[in-house]
Amino acid sequence: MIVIDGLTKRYGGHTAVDHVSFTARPGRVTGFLGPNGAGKSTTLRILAGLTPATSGTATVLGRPYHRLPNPGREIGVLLDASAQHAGRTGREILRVAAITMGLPRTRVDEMLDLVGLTQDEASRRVRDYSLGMRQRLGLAHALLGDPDVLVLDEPANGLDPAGIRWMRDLLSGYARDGGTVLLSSHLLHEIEVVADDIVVIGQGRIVAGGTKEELLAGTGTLVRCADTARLAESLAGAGHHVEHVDPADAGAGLRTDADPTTAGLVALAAGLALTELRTADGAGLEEMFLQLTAQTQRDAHARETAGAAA
Ligand SMILES: Nc1ncnc2c1ncn2[C@@H]1O[C@H](COP(=O)(O)OP(=O)(O)OP(=O)(O)O)[C@@H](O)[C@H]1O
Repeated sequence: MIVIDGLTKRYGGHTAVDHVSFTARPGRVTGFLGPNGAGKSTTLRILAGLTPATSGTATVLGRPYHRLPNPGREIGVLLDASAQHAGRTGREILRVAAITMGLPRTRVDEMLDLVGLTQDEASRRVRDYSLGMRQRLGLAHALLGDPDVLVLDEPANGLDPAGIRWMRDLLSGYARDGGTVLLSSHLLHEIEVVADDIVVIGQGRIVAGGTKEELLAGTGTLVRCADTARLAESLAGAGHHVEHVDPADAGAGLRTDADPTTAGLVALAAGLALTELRTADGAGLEEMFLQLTAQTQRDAHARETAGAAA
């Protein structure tokens, strides 16, 4: 179990992580989703004891990282696949880690097998590894101590499609066996297919969180017709929340919190012929992600403007 509570990180005047709170539970894959610079890596680095927090806490199995007795046996971390010692071979890196953690040498070969690195590849120096091979080695390193918790920053980076599928299956299996998995990504599809729970971060703040089903169900109804302005007026007049799918393109339609039947009846009463009417969940997480992060940016812009005017 991972608990992030009121976590804040400031770099000078810049707040990279702003009162972030969420939980990653055992038996589930939690996807940590956000655009570039949102604060994902900073949060994970604090969790892994690599960066101190300005305030708030990040705990693994009830303790901050530096108070875990044998961290590698409790939390497996893959933050930067290129951070391994480039002059060592993959096997040497795993051997040193196994000795540090008090593990038998046989565990090294088991992990190499598990991540699909051949004996020949394991004997090469890491500086000659491709990014995908580094990710596999990093995962072997994270799994070496058989921890209950796995924390991975953009693990799909550099993997080919078969590698991505393999990684996804491995993480799902790990969670099915009771493990806690927290992985970050800006690859929306990757999170959508692998995660059970999703936390969305934008500009350092959590903008949405819940089970995947909850988040997708929360996207409402998508409705389109030739006269978007009148449709928006009619839905708002009937007391429903309405927003444009794409403010720059009226033809993209509206998203409303009315259910499809109600939205259809409102349009009928207004004499409007609909060209599209469906639950917005078919649009997937991408739409929600873009909508949420765009909203954060607008909010930030609005705050700045308000600040400047004050
Ligand atoms: N050491 C640092 N010094 C100053 N600012 C930093 C430092 N590390 C991160 N930041 C800033 O904090 C913010 C969050 O960065 P972070 O790397 O956590 O984002 P991210 O969500 O992981 O992005 P990406 O998907 O691009 O990896 C960014 O604005 C970044 O410039």
